[in-house]
Amino acid sequence: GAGSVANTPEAGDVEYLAPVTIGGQTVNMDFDSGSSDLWVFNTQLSLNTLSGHMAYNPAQSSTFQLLPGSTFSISYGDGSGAAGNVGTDTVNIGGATVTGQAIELATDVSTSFVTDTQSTGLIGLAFSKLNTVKPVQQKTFFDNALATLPEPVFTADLRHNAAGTYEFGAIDSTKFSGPLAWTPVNTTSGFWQFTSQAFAVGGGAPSTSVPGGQAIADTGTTLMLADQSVVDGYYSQVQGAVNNATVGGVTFPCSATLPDLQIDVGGTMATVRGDDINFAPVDQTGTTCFGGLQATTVQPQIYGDIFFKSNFVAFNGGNNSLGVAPH
Ligand SMILES: Cc1ccc(-c2noc([C@H]3C[C@@H](O)CN3)n2)cc1F
Repeated sequence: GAGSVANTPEAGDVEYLAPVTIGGQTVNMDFDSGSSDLWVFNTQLSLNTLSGHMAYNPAQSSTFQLLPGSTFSISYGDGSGAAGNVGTDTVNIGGATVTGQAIELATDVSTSFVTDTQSTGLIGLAFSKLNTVKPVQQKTFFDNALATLPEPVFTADLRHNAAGTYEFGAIDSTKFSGPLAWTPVNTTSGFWQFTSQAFAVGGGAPSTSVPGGQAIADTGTTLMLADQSVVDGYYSQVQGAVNNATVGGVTFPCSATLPDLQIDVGGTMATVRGDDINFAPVDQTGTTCFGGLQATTVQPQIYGDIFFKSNFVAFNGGNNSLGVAPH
């Protein structure tokens, strides 16, 4: 059946956590449509590493089975990572259930995961070809669930400083306004990748072509990382915006009024609210603010939580497409 869970933004909307029940144990996890491993803090880790975290205890699960000789090792866009061994267990997310789901048990995690005490790990929702388990690659929860879900979809409803929803198997049309605009996804890279070739600022004339013209929908990335041409075009309309090498990106006066950004998603222009592009102050006085839109020099562009806070997104694993609508 379908499953629906509330998600909760960590402070500053840095990441969004939601409850996952593994072998009867419910832990909060970071749902990441930009990777394909489900890994957890667990009782193999040292007490120092586990301090403050929830942990999955395979010994307490009557349905856990080790996958002898299987290992995983994953690194994320920011250089963080985790590695360990692997088993299977029953996973239930708000009622959507998979038996025999690969559960990757970290025996090593990088510092930023240790300090992120509200998160018990990640649940990857990109395509299974990116899964790092060896010698036999494993499937994501969504891939395993596809055949049994009422509809082959999951949806992300992420909000600024407020609870949202992750749903599997159904599209709740009360969560967005207007029709969903559907775009085909190119699964070659293993990401939810689509064409994004134009932008406009504050309802102005659309740009022509954005170099590379590809983007991925990535709930696990906090910001929106776009081509330099988009970033320059947008912040040219923001008084006092500067590229601030000290803090590592574009900043502007917190008092600035930020225009909306219109961005191409497979031929339909989606809107990112200006308010959501004012990400956070960089100083104690709240004078200088850091932009939620920043540049990436690599392709594809990465549309993270800043994009999702203005747009409800449906991920269709049945026909490999994305549906987007304002919310
Ligand atoms: C501490 C920590 C670090 C990184 C991440 C992280 N999760 O998803 C992603 C993006 C980037 C790409 O790797 C796939 N999706 N990054 C989460 C964390 F809690």
